[in-house]
Amino acid sequence: MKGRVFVIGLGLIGGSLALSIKRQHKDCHITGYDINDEQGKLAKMLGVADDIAGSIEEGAKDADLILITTPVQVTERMLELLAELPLKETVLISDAGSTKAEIVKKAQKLTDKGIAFIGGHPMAGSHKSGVSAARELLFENAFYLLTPQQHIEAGKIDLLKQWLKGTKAKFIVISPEEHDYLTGVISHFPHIIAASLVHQAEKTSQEQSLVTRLAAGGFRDITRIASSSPTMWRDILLHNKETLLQLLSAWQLEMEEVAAMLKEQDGEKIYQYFEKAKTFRDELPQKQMGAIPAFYDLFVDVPDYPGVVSEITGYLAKEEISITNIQIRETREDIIGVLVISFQTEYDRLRAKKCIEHYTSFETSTGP
Ligand SMILES: NC(=O)C1=CN([C@@H]2O[C@H](COP(=O)(O)OP(=O)(O)OC[C@H]3O[C@@H](n4cnc5c(N)ncnc54)[C@H](O)[C@@H]3O)[C@@H](O)[C@H]2O)C=CC1
Ligand SMILES: O=C(O)C(=O)Cc1ccc(O)cc1
Repeated sequence: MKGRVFVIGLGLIGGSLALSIKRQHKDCHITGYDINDEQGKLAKMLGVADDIAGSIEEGAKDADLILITTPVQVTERMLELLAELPLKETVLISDAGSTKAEIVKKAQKLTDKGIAFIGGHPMAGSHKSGVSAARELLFENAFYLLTPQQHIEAGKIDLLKQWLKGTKAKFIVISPEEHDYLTGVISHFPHIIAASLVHQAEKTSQEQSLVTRLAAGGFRDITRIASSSPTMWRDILLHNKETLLQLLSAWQLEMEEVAAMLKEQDGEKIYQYFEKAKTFRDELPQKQMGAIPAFYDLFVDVPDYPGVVSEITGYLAKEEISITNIQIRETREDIIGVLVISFQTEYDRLRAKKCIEHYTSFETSTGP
């Protein structure tokens, strides 16, 4: 497809969308804009955008597709601004915000002017921010939720999917309210819990310094999402306030039930609590990406000798397998240590497993 794309907010998501659009539509022209000049410069340098606009007005006026990929409260302001600007009559506007109801409401002003807006949410990402973390295939196989209003012609939805084809995501159309409730349950609320677990550990660490060392493994894994952008998550919480308050009340009640089981030392109930959670969790699809990306971790048993980490990363680099994280689980001199290497996709993890097994005799596993 030819045409001009304007991306407002050249961070992880804006950058990744721009890369995937360019990959699919080589002849399109991508203009970017970011309030942070450094992100703009970096986006141009990394080939994420063909050029950088000096203002929203300049980038928007000739655009065929405008993607707003800023934190959701900024997105609201952008929609208000765009509604005041001269735009092409046929322009299609979408966003990538993690919340939808407030945004779709705000887009009404554009709709009133006959401009098509379709809310969007690619449900993959990372706790990393900024354009340098952008990846062309970040959304491969991920769900991409679209929340068009009823009056939107099907042709416009198809056009947006065409533009976004290079994401290789799976599109699902859903209402903004349903979207906010579901993402509240599986993404927004877990972020609050992750942050609260970290706060609890931090308070303990003031008395007991050992806690930070002990938290290095499993605790760090289950609280990974607490390292996400505070700006982004502040905005998400403020947008999805009602759902989150409802979920917080339900959670508090549930914690009271857990406290009661404990006080009564009701072993059977405690067992049932864990057993029911295990059954539901074990039945969740494993090979599919959900709202919070899976950890594609590979565990490598390595002997503890200097240079072993660079040896392994060297083999991976040789086969051009990108890693997203690497961690050494504490080792003692006399035992074998475990290297935990994280990948963006299951495909990369399997390639890495084969690669390490080919070049070394180290044991690898994909975990429980
Ligand atoms: N990080 C993730 O994993 C996911 C994030 N999202 C949503 O995507 C959106 C963007 O998130 P990220 O790319 O992760 O954040 P990011 O922090 O990497 O990028 C946001 C960019 O917006 C820019 N920005 C902020 N205010 C601006 C303004 N007034 N004008 C122009 N640019 C402005 C920032 O400078 C930054 O470069 C958010 O709405 C978020 O809810 C959706 C799916 C996943
Ligand atoms: O990897 C993480 O930390 C995420 O939770 C990614 C993410 C963040 C926000 C979204 O709206 C969707 C996915």
